[in-house]
Amino acid sequence: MLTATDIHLRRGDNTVLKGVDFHLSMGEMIGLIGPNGAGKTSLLRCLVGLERPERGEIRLGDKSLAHWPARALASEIAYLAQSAACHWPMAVERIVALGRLPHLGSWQSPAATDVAAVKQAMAATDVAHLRHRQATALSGGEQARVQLARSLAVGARGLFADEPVAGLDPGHQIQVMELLRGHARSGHAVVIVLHDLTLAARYCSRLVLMAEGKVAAEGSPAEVMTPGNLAAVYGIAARIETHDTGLLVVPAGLAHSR
Ligand SMILES: Nc1ncnc2c1ncn2[C@@H]1O[C@H](COP(=O)(O)OP(=O)(O)OP(=O)(O)O)[C@@H](O)[C@H]1O
Repeated sequence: MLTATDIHLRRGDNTVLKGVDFHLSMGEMIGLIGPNGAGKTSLLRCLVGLERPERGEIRLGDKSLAHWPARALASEIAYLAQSAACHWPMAVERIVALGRLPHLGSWQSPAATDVAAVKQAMAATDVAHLRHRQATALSGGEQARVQLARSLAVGARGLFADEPVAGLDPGHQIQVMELLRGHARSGHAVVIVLHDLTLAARYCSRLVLMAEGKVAAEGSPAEVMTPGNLAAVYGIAARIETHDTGLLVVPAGLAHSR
């Protein structure tokens, strides 16, 4: 679905991406992991067309990302920004309905398909009971689920979400991860930035581990989630246990070399 080759990006005085290659196929759920400042958000912003790399190319389908008209791109790719709080005092239902804007012409009223997509996204993220509440008056975790509902309501082929489970309680974290995995398995492509290594290993079909603006490792969770990789990139000593639910990553302390 999407291929990025040799991406270099400068932000301010820093070169924050230094030759990143990335590919995403339909049906995949890729977990983008790595320490603070590794370049995960910068890469995600490039992949959705919000940053223009200095060098390298990103292709969506058979066209360079730069050649996609904005409206067509907005219905192909849904983006959920990091810490996406709700800033407008609007009802939850209206915020989720903003996800349908790429499908509507100027002054066009929502069709039955738009109403159904909004309803389905609210049910999937467990915010249907909040639909008449003002979004600014919700808790942080509730707001995060409303913003996820907005990005699901787009009905895009690709969903790119920056830390969608940050601030959620364990039950809602699992619910959102299962929802996103189901979304990928139903033929969509999903990329999520995560700091919870156990959730990343359990739910993602492939992991991309970033460090200092480069890809340090990529592959299946078992290939990437090794004590050596975690020590090299995060500076932690970690135990990796295999359970019937997947890998359990237990950070046991800082690596001795720190
Ligand atoms: N607007 C900016 N101007 C200059 N440098 C920036 C800007 N935004 C981010 N950076 C730098 O780019 C690098 C990568 O940042 P990025 O937000 O992509 O990291 P990240 O891996 O998503 O981190 P985190 O896990 O903390 O969210 C960091 O060194 C950061 O300081």
